[in-house]
Amino acid sequence: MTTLPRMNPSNIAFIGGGNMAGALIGGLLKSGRAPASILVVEPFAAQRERLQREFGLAPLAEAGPALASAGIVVWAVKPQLFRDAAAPCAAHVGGALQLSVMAGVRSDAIARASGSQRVVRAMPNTPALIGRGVAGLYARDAVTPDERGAVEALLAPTGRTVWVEREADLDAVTALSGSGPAYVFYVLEAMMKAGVEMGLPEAQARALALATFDGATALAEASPLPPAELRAQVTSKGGTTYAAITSMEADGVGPAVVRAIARARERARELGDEFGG
Ligand SMILES: NC(=O)C1=CN([C@@H]2O[C@H](COP(=O)(O)OP(=O)(O)OC[C@H]3O[C@@H](n4cnc5c(N)ncnc54)[C@H](OP(=O)(O)O)[C@@H]3O)[C@@H](O)[C@H]2O)C=CC1
Ligand SMILES: O=C(O)[C@@H]1CCC=N1
Repeated sequence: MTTLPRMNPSNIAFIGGGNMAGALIGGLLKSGRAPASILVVEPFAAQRERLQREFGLAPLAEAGPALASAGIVVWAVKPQLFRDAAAPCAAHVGGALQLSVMAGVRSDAIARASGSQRVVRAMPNTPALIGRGVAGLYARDAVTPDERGAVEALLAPTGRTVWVEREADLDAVTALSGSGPAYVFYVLEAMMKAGVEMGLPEAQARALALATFDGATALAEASPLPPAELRAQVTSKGGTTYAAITSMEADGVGPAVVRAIARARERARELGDEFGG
């Protein structure tokens, strides 16, 4: 078991040590944070071993008094498991700033379950693992400017942050950038498949598709032009891009993406409704 001082505001406790916690912990360690200042509660033995192997942490199998040493408690379990995970933690975490990365679970529900009104909700995404993530943030009124700063500092190694004023907007952030890497990977998979089906070696198809994403997003960021105009610049009259985009439009790809993201937001709202608040 990790031995932590009784209360050290710079200690951080993670409830749940899965993918998202791993991405955040990886960023924290890369930025120079000491492993001993990070506590993790993770019931799954294989996951604990991974955290030990990859990060040199000593995760706990269940909640205990050591949690009271944390100045920030990060909620990183699946929303459906939040209530079960919170029950044994509540006695130990009420004095801490609560930072939740759970999709949908509203700050009222977190305040009730943790006994702390000082709740920040963050919606990060998995590129956090390599310091290229983006996280939407929302703070309840009880959170001080210094505490907002502490959350920004905690997330800084994982990429960018954007504060939203209305908690409901986090559902849109979840749908757009939280789930967003999966949409990019989906298109990437399809582009690579197309390359292979046209006879390119898989490694070449992968390299070409990845470099295209990288270059196109960097160009979109650097250019004052909107994406529609950048697309027009690629599209020679009667040429190959025109043929491809016409095919995509006939298949309704654009509206399908918009509908899919709206569906993700609806799911974030449903998750919130399940937990109340
Ligand atoms: N993945 C992503 O891209 C993003 C995820 N999120 C949010 O992050 C949260 C975590 O998602 P993700 O990391 O993908 O999920 P994972 O399933 O990878 O991680 C959750 C971890 O919590 C553990 N756990 C389960 N019950 C408890 C408990 N009672 N106490 C402590 N730990 C417990 C799980 O263990 P076990 O495996 O044994 O169940 C699992 O290892 C979710 O709420 C999700 O909405 C937010 C933004 C992006
Ligand atoms: O799929 C999910 O529910 C989580 C939230 C955003 C990304 N993954």
